[in-house]
Amino acid sequence: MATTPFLKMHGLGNDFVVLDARTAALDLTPERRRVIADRRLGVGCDQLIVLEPPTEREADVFMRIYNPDGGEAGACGNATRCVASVVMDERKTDHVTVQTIAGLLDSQKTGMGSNGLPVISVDMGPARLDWREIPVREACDTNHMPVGIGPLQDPVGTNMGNPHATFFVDDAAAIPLAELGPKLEHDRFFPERANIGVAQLLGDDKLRLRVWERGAGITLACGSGACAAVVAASRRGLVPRRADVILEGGTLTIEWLRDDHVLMTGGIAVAFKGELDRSLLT
Ligand SMILES: N[C@@H](CCC[C@H](N)C(=O)O)C(=O)O
Repeated sequence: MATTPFLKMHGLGNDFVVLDARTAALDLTPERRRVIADRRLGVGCDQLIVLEPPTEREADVFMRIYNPDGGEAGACGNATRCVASVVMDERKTDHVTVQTIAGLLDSQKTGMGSNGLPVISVDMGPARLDWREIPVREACDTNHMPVGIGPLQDPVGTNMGNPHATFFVDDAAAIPLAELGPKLEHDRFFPERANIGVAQLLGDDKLRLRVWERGAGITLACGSGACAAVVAASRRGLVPRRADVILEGGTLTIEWLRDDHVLMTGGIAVAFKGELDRSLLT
């Protein structure tokens, strides 16, 4: 039986199937991506990650990100830490640069987690705040965007390589995110759809965050969503430029640097190594 190896990894429970196409290309049609990501028909994951040869000299690897709906995304914070750790391991180094369709992401090992795997800081690039960059359909102040449903109103827009709308609420757990998330994701206000974050202030420098991810649904953690939430809360004067974000799967520390880049620090995990039947790829 012909098989293709894969790694199953996760960052705070946001889980990935990682395929390596650096030496031999894989023919991943949207339908094949959907099947691999499907938890009944394939392996199952929140995002399918494909490693490819970098096209920029400074980069160590190119990371392609696919959502379970088969669509491609420009950023995935949790997967970036996982991929960085794989390449650091291969190269016996504590620093690598991960290339994505949105840019180059410098990644640094900063310590070891309680699971014996590295804790990694990724420079997720600049937070983009102009309405055209989110993007949204009409000119507006992205600190107060004119879109919402029911208890979710007046969000902050941030592009972290992918589009986010962060809504501030008193009780994140009480929000029916599975019902409201898809409606907001597909609202015509967001021409490229959007990741929908629901953030609750827990203290001076602490947020709770739940995210309905574009093309994926509710996940246990969203790294780019955590970056967007701290940028949003900081713009609203709710937290300083560095804060902890508590997600269902664990905590990320986020810092919005003076040059507008956003630094995300957190752990990673390897679940298992497996073999994908080639029939899923043909
Ligand atoms: N899980 C991710 C984000 C994945 C992409 C997102 N669903 C999108 O379509 O933009 C993260 O950790 O950032």
